[in-house]
Amino acid sequence: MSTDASPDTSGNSSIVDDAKRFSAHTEATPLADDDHQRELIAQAVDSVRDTTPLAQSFTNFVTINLVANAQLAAGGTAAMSYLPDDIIDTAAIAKATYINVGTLLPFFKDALGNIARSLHAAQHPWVLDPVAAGIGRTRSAILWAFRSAPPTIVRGNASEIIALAGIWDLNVPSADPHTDTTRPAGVEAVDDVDSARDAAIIMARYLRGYAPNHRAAVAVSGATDLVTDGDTVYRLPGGSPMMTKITGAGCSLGGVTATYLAVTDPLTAALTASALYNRASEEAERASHGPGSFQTAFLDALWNTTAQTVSQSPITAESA
Ligand SMILES: Nc1ncnc2c1ncn2[C@@H]1O[C@H](COP(=O)(O)OP(=O)(O)O)[C@@H](O)[C@H]1O
Ligand SMILES: Cc1ncsc1CCOP(=O)(O)O
Ligand SMILES: [Mg+2]
Repeated sequence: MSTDASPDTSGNSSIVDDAKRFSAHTEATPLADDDHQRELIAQAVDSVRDTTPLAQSFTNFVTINLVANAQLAAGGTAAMSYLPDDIIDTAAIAKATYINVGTLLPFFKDALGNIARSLHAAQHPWVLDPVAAGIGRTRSAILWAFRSAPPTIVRGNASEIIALAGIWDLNVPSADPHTDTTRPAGVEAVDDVDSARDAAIIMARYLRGYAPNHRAAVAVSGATDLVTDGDTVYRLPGGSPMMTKITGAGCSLGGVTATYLAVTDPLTAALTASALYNRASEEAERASHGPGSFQTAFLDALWNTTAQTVSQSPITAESA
């Protein structure tokens, strides 16, 4: 990775060339039971439980408690901070950082760009949740500032991924030129996961130009989650619609993704977090009788779901 703000695109074809490859993608096929990627997922689950890694967070005030509790329930540890110097210092001991722009304060506009540039210079892996991307000029200006010092993983719902690709001026071939791609979508998605497929692929290819070891991923959550490293598109079905009835399901998924990023590569981190969330939310739905007990049961299930269950989750793969 370069240590200034310039992308190192060696080994990557250009975004324009990449766009031509969209029409050639293969049919989705289930990952074999003995696929190496499943082994990496199981190792990530176990490694977090064995080593209790710290992933620090600069996250929104609505869901901060669920983010920390979910990271602990997955086996990691949490530390929340909003002081740029403190975050930059803590990055020396934390193995990954999570930034979530859900709630904004006046000082965030300068602070977040500075933090991102420091993390980039230190080659420190981090996850961005671009909550409500497209709402308001200040949020768009903050997200724009990440363009030249981008995260290792972007995790968002479909509308946020589409909006962020627009804010970053990524050349998404399927984007409708008559649609304002930065339209406000609130914190909830108004697009289905598949409509963010091209944006996710183009974004992953953009991120890896800046990423440690040229490895990056984009995760789009929804009824069937989509995860891509820019070459392969993975789909992870299942989970529970009850996840949309508690606040912080997506935010905490970003935090747990950062926990896994502390111990593994970006693609495996995003796949592991998505698969764990799907299995745990299914168990929580069975064990609960409304949003309150669902959240409690969900934390219990994050704790109890085995590495075997997570790694043997239904996953399909297709070329990007
Ligand atoms: N309809 C659904 N069915 C099953 N799981 C869902 C559904 N909608 C969201 N999820 C799950 O909820 C979690 C948060 O995703 P999402 O609601 O898209 O994020 P956000 O809260 O940021 O909008 C993910 O684990 C996702 O798989
Ligand atoms: C309601 C709300 N408002 C600002 S951030 C936030 C939480 C969003 O949480 P999630 O995206 O995980 O549903
Ligand atoms: Mg969200």
